[in-house]
Amino acid sequence: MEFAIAAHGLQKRFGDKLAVAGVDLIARPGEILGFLGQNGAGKTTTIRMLLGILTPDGGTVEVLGSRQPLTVAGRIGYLPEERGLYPAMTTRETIAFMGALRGLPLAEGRRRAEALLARHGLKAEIGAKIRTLSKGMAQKVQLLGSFVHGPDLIILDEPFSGLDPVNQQALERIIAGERARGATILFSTHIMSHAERLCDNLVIVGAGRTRFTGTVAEARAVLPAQVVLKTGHPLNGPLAGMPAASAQAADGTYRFALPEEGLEPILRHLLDSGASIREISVERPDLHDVFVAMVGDPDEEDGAHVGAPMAEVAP
Ligand SMILES: Nc1ncnc2c1ncn2[C@@H]1O[C@H](COP(=O)(O)OP(=O)(O)OP(=O)(O)O)[C@@H](O)[C@H]1O
Repeated sequence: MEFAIAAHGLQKRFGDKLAVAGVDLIARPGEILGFLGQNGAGKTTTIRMLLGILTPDGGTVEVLGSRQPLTVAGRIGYLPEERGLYPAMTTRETIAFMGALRGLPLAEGRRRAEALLARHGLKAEIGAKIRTLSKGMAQKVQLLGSFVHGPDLIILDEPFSGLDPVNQQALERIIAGERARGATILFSTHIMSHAERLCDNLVIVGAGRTRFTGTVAEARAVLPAQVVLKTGHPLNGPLAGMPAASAQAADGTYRFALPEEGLEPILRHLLDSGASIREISVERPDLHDVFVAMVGDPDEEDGAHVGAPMAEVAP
């Protein structure tokens, strides 16, 4: 099997609204794929089409070698964006029940549930009812239940939301552990740091379309590195060949894109002109910067699009 997921030109319409207007998404077996986009970008709708919960209005989907994802549901694990468990069920029964829905015998599910709960810091809660758990604990139980049957493909919709930093870190370890077992993992998020640490590849969507496909390093290479220069006193005239350097902050800091020739010509010019260099450094853009440039700030409620050029990197 060449691809765990291969989706091309996916579209979904709700009434007048084209919620997904053209999403291409490839996940290779054994990789962690980050599915990034602002609120409302179309991630959940796309995920539901990948799972066969929604039928696409356009495009094609192939999941674990099948064009009918529901026929391979037993090999898929899914954490939906809406969390919901039965409050009166115990953690053990919840996980076993979720496994049973995907074809795992209940007795085996209970055994695995106990092992998973113990391994992931919930040993004392094995017999506890869901209603007695904190929100983060309940979310962890739902996550463990989503892969108790040992699926080949795990799809997690916003798995980090609602978790404190310690549990977010624990979740990162769980995801990495499932990948080490051989599973392919797709998770959606608008928190870039998780994607930056975990993902082999990224798909960034904006307004229902794929804007970028590639590795984290390829994404970061979309934006130029920035030179940050602090001088003891203002420079005399513009820095040679660096028009942007005239944009000087009040504290004597100059910022401009690192030129193709690198730092050496700038340094030579500065030294020749007797400038007093206090600090000079090169800042590489992080994934958050790239995301903002491509689709807007994920922290902004209105999801404003900043209109920067889009980049496409072939998978
Ligand atoms: N069942 C539905 N009926 C009508 N519109 C819908 C429906 N589901 C989603 N939409 C709309 O489709 C667009 C994409 O929604 P979707 O939930 O896929 O985005 P998302 O990227 O998952 O966002 P979030 O990060 O906020 O969950 C939104 O404008 C949303 O309002």
